[in-house]
Amino acid sequence: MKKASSLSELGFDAGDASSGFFRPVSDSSSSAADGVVVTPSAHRRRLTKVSVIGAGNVGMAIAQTILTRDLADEIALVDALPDKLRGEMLDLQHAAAFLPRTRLVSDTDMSVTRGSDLAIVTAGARQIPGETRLNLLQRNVALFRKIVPALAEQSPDALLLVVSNPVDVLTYVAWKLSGFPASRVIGSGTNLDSSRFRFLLAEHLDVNAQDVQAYMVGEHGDSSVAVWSSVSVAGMPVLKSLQQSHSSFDEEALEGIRRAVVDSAYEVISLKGYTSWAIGYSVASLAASLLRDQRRIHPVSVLARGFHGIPDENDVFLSLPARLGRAGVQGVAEMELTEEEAKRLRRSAKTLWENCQLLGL
Ligand SMILES: NC(=O)C1=CN([C@@H]2O[C@H](COP(=O)(O)OP(=O)(O)OC[C@H]3O[C@@H](n4cnc5c(N)ncnc54)[C@H](O)[C@@H]3O)[C@@H](O)[C@H]2O)C=CC1
Ligand SMILES: CC(=O)C(=O)O
Repeated sequence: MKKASSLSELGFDAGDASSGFFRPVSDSSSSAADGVVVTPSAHRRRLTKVSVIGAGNVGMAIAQTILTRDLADEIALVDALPDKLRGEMLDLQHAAAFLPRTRLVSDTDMSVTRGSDLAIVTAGARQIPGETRLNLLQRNVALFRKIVPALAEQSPDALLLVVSNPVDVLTYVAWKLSGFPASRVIGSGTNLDSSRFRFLLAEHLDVNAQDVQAYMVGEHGDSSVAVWSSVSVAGMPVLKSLQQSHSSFDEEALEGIRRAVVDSAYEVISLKGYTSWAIGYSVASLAASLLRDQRRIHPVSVLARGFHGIPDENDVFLSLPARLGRAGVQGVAEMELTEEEAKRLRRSAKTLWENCQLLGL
């Protein structure tokens, strides 16, 4: 049953509601009646609009984190399930008294996203316990064929941020279907995996994870690459120090830690059915860097042809450290990799590119 959620839906005209409380200022020292009334001009600051497509576990974790971080003036939610969608919107609206002022709108129709600065796509199937991300490809590509062209039509100048899995291949799909330049199509990629890596190292070294510089690159998934050669804390190389203090810190141990990072998503999925909080914070940090033109470096999925020996003719998207700002991807760091790391990255690129080619886009 749909109930009214605003006073105007209950029949109260909002038109003059605030005039009973507020009187315009006058620039004359005499009374407002004979002075020049200065009517507040239309709001001049350009408002920031973020759309979240898919109001499931991940979409709602992202929306609520963006809300609490005050990153948008308006958030539009889209989902295929109207009741769930309205329920989620109302639940967030009811927190208005505790949050920065943000207009929340929702609809099953993509027109609600019109004029977005940033569109975040989280719609789609998720893994069941033990299932790989790549296994979701066919189901989610079919969905993207519906969602992405409609989104691009409503917001031709938006930044497009893909979160649905398999995120690297779907970022390629979104790039193809939107017709946007590659600088405006980004996948959340290994921003999350890198946080998991930093968390594990921070626990071991007993420091704050924010002070651990460490990147996972390549696929957001099984073939991701831990860039051990550049892991540092306070400018000190961590690998060398760990190898000096633990004789057992060999190749096998390094692979064990990389595998633990990869398996952490599988573990959360097997325990609670899905992952949500960490990806919510991860994507909100990307939204902040993009919308506030922060020029921060994040490992995200970008068009990677030509980097680290990835062939120029392979339009593969995978994660590399990228500088993010209001225009999107403003350059990819030419990070130094060991020959072994570069080889693993190319292997990851090959797996992803083979999946992209199957789509015939
Ligand atoms: N890139 C990353 O690091 C992560 C990606 N994910 C991925 O995010 C996606 C979503 O995961 P959850 O939110 O847990 O799933 P969920 O099942 O809770 O939510 C998916 C939502 O998409 C909606 N949807 C389906 N078709 C739609 C359409 N045509 N238009 C609009 N909405 C539509 C569904 O109604 C549902 O509410 C999955 O593909 C999952 O694998 C999840 C966690 C991390
Ligand atoms: C589900 C997923 O992609 C993650 O949590 O890493």
